[in-house]
Amino acid sequence: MIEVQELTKRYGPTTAVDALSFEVRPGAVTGFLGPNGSGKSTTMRMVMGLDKPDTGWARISGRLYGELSWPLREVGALLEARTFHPGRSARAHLAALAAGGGIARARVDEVLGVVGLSDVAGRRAGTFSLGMAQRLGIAAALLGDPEVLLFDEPVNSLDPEGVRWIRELMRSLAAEGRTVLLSSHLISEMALTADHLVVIGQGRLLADTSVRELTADGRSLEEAFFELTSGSAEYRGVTTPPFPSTPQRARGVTKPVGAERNPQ
Ligand SMILES: Nc1ncnc2c1ncn2[C@@H]1O[C@H](COP(=O)(O)OP(=O)(O)OP(=O)(O)O)[C@@H](O)[C@H]1O
Repeated sequence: MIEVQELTKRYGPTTAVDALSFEVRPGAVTGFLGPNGSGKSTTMRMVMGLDKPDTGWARISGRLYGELSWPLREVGALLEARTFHPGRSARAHLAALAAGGGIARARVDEVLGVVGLSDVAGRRAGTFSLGMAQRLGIAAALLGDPEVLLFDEPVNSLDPEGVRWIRELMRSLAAEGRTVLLSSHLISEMALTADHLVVIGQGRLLADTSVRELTADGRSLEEAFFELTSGSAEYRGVTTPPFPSTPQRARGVTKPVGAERNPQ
């Protein structure tokens, strides 16, 4: 269980998280949604003790992160990819984490297998593609077999097979009774993966509800999301460009206009 109570974080004049309260319960995937800059990563960082709240608190299984005896065995998180030494192999990176976290060395090869990196475990992690780095970050989160898991945009840069794998992994972790908090901008993916949703905008809670309830009136999750966040998106481009589309653009020609005037 994750409990967030009246959590507030300011960076200078910006209130990134504003008196935010919600709970994430075990046995379900809870999606964490909000427009760009709405405070999702800041909230997750505070849960993981990486940022200090100005007011309020976040507890994991009843305790602040700093009070956990063996943090990696109680909570796992993927907050950003590439948080490893580029010169170390994937296996050496996980082995170092295991040694520091009081985790059996045998878990290293287990989690490498779970994320599909066994064949490249000896390769320097700095040579990994973004998708492979993301998988290594997920392996690190799973290493201590924790009850509570947080994933910030885990499907970023994964190919379709990877996206489906993440969906099934999240669902199986929840089916084992774990607490899973998952942020993603891919709403269609969230509709397939999450049971419950916490939606925020400008650091404030907009909805704390089940996917089923939010879409009960026949709306898609995307429509419900846009309606909820319409007043709080900081960045939203126009969908009809204010310039006329030229016949060239309409045909999908991407060569800059005028390029043909100076043939080489
Ligand atoms: N270290 C920092 N210093 C200053 N401002 C910050 C810092 N971290 C976050 N912010 C600001 O806090 C607000 C919330 O940012 P945050 O990254 O938590 O949002 P987010 O919902 O995760 O966004 P995105 O979906 O784009 O990843 C933004 O206005 C951001 O610019």
